Amino acid sequence: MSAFKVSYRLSPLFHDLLFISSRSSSPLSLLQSRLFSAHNTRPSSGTFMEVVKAALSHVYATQERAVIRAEQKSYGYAQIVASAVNISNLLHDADVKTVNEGCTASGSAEVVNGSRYLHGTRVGIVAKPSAEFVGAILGTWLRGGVAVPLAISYPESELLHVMNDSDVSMILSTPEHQETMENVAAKCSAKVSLIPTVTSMPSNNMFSEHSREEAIGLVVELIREIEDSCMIKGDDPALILYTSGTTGKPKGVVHTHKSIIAQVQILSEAWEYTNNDQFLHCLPLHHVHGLFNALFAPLYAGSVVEFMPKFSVRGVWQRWRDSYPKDGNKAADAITLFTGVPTMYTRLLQGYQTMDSDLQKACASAANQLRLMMCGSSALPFPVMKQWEEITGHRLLERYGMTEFVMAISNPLHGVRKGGTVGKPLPRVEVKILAEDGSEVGTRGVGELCVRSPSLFKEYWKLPKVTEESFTDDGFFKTGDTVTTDEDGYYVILGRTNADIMKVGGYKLSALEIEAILLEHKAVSECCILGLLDEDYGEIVCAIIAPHADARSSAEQEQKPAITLEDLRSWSKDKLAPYKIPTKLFLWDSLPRNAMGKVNKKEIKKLLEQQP
Ligand SMILES: Nc1ncnc2c1ncn2[C@@H]1O[C@H](COP(=O)(O)OP(=O)(O)OP(=O)(O)O)[C@@H](O)[C@H]1O
Repeated sequence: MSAFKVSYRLSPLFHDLLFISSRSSSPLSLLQSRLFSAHNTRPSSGTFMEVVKAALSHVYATQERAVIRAEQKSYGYAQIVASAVNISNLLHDADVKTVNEGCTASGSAEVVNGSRYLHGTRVGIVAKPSAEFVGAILGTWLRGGVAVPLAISYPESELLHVMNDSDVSMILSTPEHQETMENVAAKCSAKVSLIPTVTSMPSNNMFSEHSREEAIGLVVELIREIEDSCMIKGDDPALILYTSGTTGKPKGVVHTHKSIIAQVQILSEAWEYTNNDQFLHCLPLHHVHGLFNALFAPLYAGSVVEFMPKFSVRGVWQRWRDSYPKDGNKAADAITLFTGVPTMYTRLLQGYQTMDSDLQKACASAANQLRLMMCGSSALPFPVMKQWEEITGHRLLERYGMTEFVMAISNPLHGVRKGGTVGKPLPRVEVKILAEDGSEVGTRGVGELCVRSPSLFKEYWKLPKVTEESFTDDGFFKTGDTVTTDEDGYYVILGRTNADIMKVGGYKLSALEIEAILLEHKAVSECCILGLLDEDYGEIVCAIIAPHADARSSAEQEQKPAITLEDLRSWSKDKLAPYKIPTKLFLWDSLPRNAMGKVNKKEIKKLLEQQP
């Protein structure tokens, strides 16, 4: 049985079409013309069907090949589609409670041609980065559901918060998380279903022509059925992502089919993702960086995504070396693109320092041959950027994004990438900087960044007032980030207004600016600056520093701290204005970071202010 002969009960119409398609061996060209006639005669649906169509066009352009790789297995479009249809059938049969409270999508579960559509019902997805995760997302969308990717690393209390808040009716889980999910689900009356294992590609990575036709025929008819039924519209919610909660309680951010498709188009255009690209994906999938930049946009562009579910310094260097074994040599499955958060690059650099010189040479040469390396989610420290460039020859492309609009500002693919900046607005993205009184600040002024983009989210889940307050009258989203621009119009992120902007004796200071300077100190490995309440100054500048391991061990031998406040202050004297120099210092072994490498300053601040 071929991989995609699943039980097709999406609708009787669909069943018939598939039955015909699986019996017939119509030439590929016939199916191709059916697809492209659909392209030609129909307006864009504005749904994720556009992603599927784009993916399909790559199947025509190239031999069928892997689109997802994970754990030494490869999966083509056929297997992913088969998995999505399987999940869709599963949701159809599971008697899922259709809950529309809080959802602005109209109506309730609807039966069309004998098929039941979920119409906005939330489906939680718990799976490590894998073909199963991708199948579960697509399958939820095929059935008209809203996907809620759940963090596998969340403690039970946070999982419960997200599941209760989003009112998840069904959880799709892989067996390794089944027990935990059943326990949690019991507390919020959701059902748990196992995601069927996705069949991997034959070992020669090739389908028979017949199998390929079947797969394509299946997708073409699926697209037609969904578009004809009009059950899924561009404005319908498709995804709820929870913010990290670094500035408050995590909020559910609702993205629509339209905002998702707009974003994947913007990203693949700006960074020129193509079907020659192969991503090494090491990010969690419940945040926009891992989900959009490194999964949806590559899928749209026909790139291959290879999951490394747990980031490993040794594994990443090894994978790059395997891709480019010798200068000028390139493996067929060579990685061409990498994107990560700043702490990943810091750790890769630390790993590099421990290698012998032959290995260092091989690693640097291999890394140099990737097409593009990107960084974001928090500020990229300048020393890390500089050292990375010295070793690999890559000037990291730093960009700025947020759960609410995914990516908005980026350094250029071609052109000057400036350290300490996030570049300029992406195509079709408008930005403005507003002063506290709501007036627009002039060139090089400081204020709140506001963003208007086709990729903007629809609303905060069940928080209409917060949603309303987050937008200006002319539809710009107020980011809560304080920014400015440099002499070339590149945007500089000064930090979260309510966590990174400190008010010290009448001055407004950027914690990120001070962190960037202190990270240049040779004993400083990690640094977090925050304002602590003070009777005289309003706030004082407090530094929490994790010293480098070697600084720590030599200090231990000498029985003194790796760095003292006095050292730090005297070193900072000619680098920072006097009022920016920290007046309090804590030395910690490391900084507590979330899955995206972010430090929750609000929590640390609370902790420190409670101390006597
Ligand atoms: N390149 C960058 N440089 C500096 N800061 C960045 C960069 N990219 C993203 N950020 C920061 O990350 C924030 C967006 O992250 P996300 O949407 O995950 O929110 P969060 O701050 O982690 O969580 P919450 O919204 O719950 O407080 C941005 O508002 C900005 O402060």
